[in-house]
Amino acid sequence: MSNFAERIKPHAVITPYPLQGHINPLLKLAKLLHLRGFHITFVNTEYNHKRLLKSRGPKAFDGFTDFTFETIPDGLTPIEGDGDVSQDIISLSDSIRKNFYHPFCELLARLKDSSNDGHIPPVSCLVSDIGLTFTIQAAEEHGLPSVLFSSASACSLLSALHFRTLIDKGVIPLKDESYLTNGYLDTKVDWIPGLGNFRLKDLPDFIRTTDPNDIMIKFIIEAADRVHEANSIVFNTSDELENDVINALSIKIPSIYAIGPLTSFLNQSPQNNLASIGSNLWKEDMKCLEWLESKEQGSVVYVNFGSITVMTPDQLLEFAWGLANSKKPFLWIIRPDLVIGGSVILSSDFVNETSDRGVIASWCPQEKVLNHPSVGGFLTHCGWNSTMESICAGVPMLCWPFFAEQPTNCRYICNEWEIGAEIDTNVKREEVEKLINELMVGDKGKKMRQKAMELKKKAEEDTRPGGCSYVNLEKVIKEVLLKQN
Ligand SMILES: O=c1ccn([C@@H]2O[C@H](COP(=O)(O)OP(=O)(O)O[C@H]3O[C@H](CO)[C@@H](O)[C@H](O)[C@H]3O)[C@@H](O)[C@H]2O)c(=O)[nH]1
Repeated sequence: MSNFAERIKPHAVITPYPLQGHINPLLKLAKLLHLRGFHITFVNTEYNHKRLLKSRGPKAFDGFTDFTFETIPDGLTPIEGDGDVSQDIISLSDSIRKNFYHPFCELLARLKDSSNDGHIPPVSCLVSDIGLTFTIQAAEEHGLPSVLFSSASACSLLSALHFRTLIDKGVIPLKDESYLTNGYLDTKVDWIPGLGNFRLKDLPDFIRTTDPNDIMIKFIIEAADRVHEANSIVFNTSDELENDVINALSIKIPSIYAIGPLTSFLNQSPQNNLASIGSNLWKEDMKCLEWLESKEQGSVVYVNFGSITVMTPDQLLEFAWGLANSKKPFLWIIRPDLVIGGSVILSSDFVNETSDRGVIASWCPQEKVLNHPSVGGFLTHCGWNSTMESICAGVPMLCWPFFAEQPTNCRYICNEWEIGAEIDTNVKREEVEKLINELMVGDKGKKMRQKAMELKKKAEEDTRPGGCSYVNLEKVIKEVLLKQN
């Protein structure tokens, strides 16, 4: 008979960085840990929790056994007008540095009281976004094992770990704005082991600053310094997808685990009642799926720039006419805040030209869309989740990286994995039209589709029992999360 201590469930407090692209993968990891017997407390900001209740319904998070939701304030001052400061990554990163630690510790104290009253098992470990390094200190103070989770590629962390050297070498800050266009960004970065033939322009675009006091650079360097203190770091990638980088990182940080792609992992896990817990902050338009039903297999271009990208009205028009002139069916997600300066006005010419083959919605269930047989290509901003989700669906990509580590992901998609093609930053309709045609019906697209299908199969193997990511998840649970301090 097992003793009492063995029967108490382990309890993981899981905290994402408060943005869509970070909440989604951590919720997946939370579900995987729940399936392995963990009690889960999932921590959103108050603001995001309200948005989730609005998009998913007031009772969407009630009544799940051993899976509860808690909130902490984000410390942001709302801005006047329609602007959403919670989407402003610089304000958010600054507020995290200054305001998150104390409310988080108060939450841990509240959870301790609840467990003393016997309502929940005592907290036994922390799993937090890699941008929330203050949780390392909280874990130490409470004597808890902790894991940092990167929702981005392993390559982006490897790059971030070298930001200090980039400053020492005089690469950042850039001397002046002309360095952005004078070819300087084509300079090879051949001194970072694991990065192959990278150029400066393939590194996270935070390096493209002329400000010696740039807040994002400070935030990243601070976080990069602190990650060494974490018990371990977990990535939504696989040893197969980023082999050289994982090897290079393992030398710098011995305790890293690649456990992705989480999409594939969860798709292959037994479904339980948690499948209904979703994390989309915007309300999903389910009609897109009905529309996809009416289209031929592999014929639709799916266009989505994620949750943060913004573009000028001119850029929107170039994409619009590129899509229209390609004559291919398309599903285009235009968030209400996608276009800088307000509402989207697409001319009646465009509407008349595309009404028989194009659909526009403001948000969709992306993974269902990508896995729909009608979808043949994905025009994306190269967020890491979109990249992983596209691979897990075997769909090749057209890349228009916008910011952060998206140029790095684009480099992988186009050069390392050869499952995509890049659209110039200065987007032009002729190029969009040409690349869509190549992707959807050309020989290049055919090869990319084959390679994407190969990667999908690899992802499935990696996340099946015995696969590298499956083994790594078992290891991180046993070696870190269940370790008694
Ligand atoms: O209509 C939509 C649009 C998006 N999504 C989901 O929202 C997430 C978007 O994530 P991602 O593709 O990574 O893009 P961002 O929202 O831009 O993500 C941020 O976070 C990522 C993870 O750190 C980074 O890779 C990106 O650069 C950063 O912008 C994905 O899970 C999508 O499936 C939907 O479900 N429906």
